[in-house]
Amino acid sequence: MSIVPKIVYTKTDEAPALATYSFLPIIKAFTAPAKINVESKDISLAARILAIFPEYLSNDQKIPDNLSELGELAKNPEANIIKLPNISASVPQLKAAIKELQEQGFKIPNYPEEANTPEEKDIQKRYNSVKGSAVNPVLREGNSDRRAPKAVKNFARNNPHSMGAWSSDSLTHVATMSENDFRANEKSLTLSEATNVKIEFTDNEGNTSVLKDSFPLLAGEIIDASVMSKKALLAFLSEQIKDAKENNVLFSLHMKATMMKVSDPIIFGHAVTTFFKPVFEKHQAVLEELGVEENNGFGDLISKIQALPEAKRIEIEDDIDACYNNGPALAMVNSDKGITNLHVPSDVIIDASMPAMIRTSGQMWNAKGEQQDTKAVIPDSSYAPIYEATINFCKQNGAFDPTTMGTVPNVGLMAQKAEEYGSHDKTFEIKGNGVVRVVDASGKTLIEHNVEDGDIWRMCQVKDAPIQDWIKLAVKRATATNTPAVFWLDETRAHDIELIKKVDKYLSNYDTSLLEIHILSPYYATLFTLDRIKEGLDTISVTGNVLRDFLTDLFPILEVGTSAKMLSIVPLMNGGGLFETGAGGSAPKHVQQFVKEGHLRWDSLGEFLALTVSLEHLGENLKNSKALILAETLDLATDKFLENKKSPSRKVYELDNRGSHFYLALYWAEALANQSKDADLKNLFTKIYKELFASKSKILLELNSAQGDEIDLKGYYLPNDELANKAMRPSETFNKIIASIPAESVLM
Ligand SMILES: NC(=O)C1=CN([C@@H]2O[C@H](COP(=O)(O)OP(=O)(O)OC[C@H]3O[C@@H](n4cnc5c(N)ncnc54)[C@H](OP(=O)(O)O)[C@@H]3O)[C@@H](O)[C@H]2O)C=CC1
Ligand SMILES: O=C(O)CCC(=O)C(=O)O
Ligand SMILES: [Mg+2]
Repeated sequence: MSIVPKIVYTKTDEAPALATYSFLPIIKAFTAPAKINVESKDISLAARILAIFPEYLSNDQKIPDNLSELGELAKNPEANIIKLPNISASVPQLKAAIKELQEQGFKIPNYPEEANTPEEKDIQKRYNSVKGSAVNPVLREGNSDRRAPKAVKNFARNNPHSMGAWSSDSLTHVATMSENDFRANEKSLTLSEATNVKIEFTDNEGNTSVLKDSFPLLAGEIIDASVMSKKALLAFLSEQIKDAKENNVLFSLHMKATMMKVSDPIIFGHAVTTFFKPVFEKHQAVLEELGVEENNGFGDLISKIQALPEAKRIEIEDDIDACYNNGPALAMVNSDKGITNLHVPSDVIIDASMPAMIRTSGQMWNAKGEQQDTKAVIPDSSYAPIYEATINFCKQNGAFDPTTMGTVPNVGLMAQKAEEYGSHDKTFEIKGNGVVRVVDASGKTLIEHNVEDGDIWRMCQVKDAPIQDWIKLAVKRATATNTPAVFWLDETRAHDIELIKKVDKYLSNYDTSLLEIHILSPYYATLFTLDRIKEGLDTISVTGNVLRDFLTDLFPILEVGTSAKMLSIVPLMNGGGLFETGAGGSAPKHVQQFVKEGHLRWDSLGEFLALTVSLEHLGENLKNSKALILAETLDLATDKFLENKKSPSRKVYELDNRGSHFYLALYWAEALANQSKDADLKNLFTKIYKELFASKSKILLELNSAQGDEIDLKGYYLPNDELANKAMRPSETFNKIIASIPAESVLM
């Protein structure tokens, strides 16, 4: 039996999952003649939850652990995975998903807020393994190469998105800590040889407890540890709340509570209790009794006080109103529904929220639904300066001009849970005063910090092999595009000092004489890059994991309006390919619109781009010439798709996600019909193209008639498969043509 080349297409959540119902059948049909088996793997939040509780489920409800399987696959040379954005669940999202699954008949346990018994501890541990950013770090066995393809950039130049004007007297600014934060307290070193380390806490009475048992570190690995002082954080937050009030700007907090699933919800919780301090102080006992968890956002308090007797509830609500009246205005997530920036930790996620604000004249929305200047609170000062620099730049130079601005591709260090984004299992909220130590196998203390009760201590790692691979990728991209590359590293920050030594060392392995390479701190790298971008010049940003995340939303959103249009390649270190779609998320508001009025405005351009490079990778690796032709023609189809503006519109009764997939199929079939490298594909797709073209009006009418009404998918986290399939494939005519593409040549 011949081997069937395989592409794994992930099934995720929300809008991208809905889009998959429509797009995957098209992909399967078009690739079948090249004997490519496109296999779907469900790694949605719902599937991940069900996979960890098999003993609670009946046999027909059980789901395999697809994510672990894919994690293993990512280490194999034959990996070819297309990864769509997925929910990185905050606790409120996790609980909502659990509730929905229980209502659908899955007898999974509740999420234990407090775990006391061994059984509860086990359940909590399992849930924590799917909480937050639990997918990407498992699959990312390589570093990242994200950029706007030429066609996307040209499209934005010719069809600029709206950009809110900036005024030099804008009051918007970034507020960040000046001392005692993660940046200030960081200590770092490079290991000369492999060892095991454990993390322990010794209190002031001399009692030692192990925070994390011994785990291995490799030679050449950089480790760093740091601590954010609770006292300093609380003082900073109080000061910023006061300052926002005095200066009449919105108070907004920008965190990454999903990726930084241990530290950032704690910081978020401190902002909630500081802002609503009188409520938490006066009603402490009641709120404790109700089990209010401030780390889950102010929304947790609001929902839990509904269970109180009316008089008590009204008393608390009056005190909440007093906080709103006496404090600064809060930035709103949804002014109509009264949802503030502090309601849910996953509503405002820094990588998307800061660029959205910068694109909107540096403003966010107040309770009246009006735009207002904003104080963007980013407590830790490690990366806040990049936004400060961008905001200052806009105040001086006005908004960026998408018709002329240059582009900023990113080469990001992320393989093997690099840096902060791999620190969850080594992050602790310290209970008591004392010292935290990282101790090696010989008993030697590698790093130590004095800590106080409530401080957040964390350790990060980055291995040498990923660093070497990252530098290689940076040189490759700089060489391929003849573009200056800037390593965003700060020679005054402990971790970066270690990394700079490696950059210097490994860069010397390459002939860089014709390349322009700089090492600049994030603040100066931003200014350097922005000066160039304004002149229409391109600059590669070569960054660590957090800046990879931040910059691949910041620049795309400014340059092309959204990060959904990014090409996002992860060359896996063992030779496989992981192709992420876009750089953005799963946009929950798109689903809300779809169920309300049957219009899905999700743009699958990121999926088209990812599929193209996935087919190219497969074609090259497995010498499958048909796959290469599919890639070339899909590229042409995507260009035409952009030229003819067939991306989904935002409004009901206009072209939506499904209609955009029809056009992609039409243009792909056309390009396959027009090529002459492969006669089989030409003959087959000439017929398909003719049929699609002849039925165009009918298909568009069928697709359009499906819009306007409410759609019941009988589930948000786990929609009913049949209903979703029906809703996303409403054109019988289109479905028939797709089904007519012969699939028998593929072994399933
Ligand atoms: N790679 C991954 O798996 C990622 C997952 N996430 C997850 O996504 C969720 C939402 O995150 P959030 O930070 O709000 O960011 P999103 O990137 O989902 O959303 C920001 C905004 O960008 C626009 N947008 C993003 N993608 C598309 C698309 N394909 N088509 C059209 N518009 C798009 C939408 O704005 P508008 O409609 O106004 O144009 C959207 O509201 C969270 O659960 C988060 O954990 C987030 C980032 C990456
Ligand atoms: O995994 C996540 O939670 C988000 C990932 C993300 O934002 C990114 O990689 O750009
Ligand atoms: Mg991101």
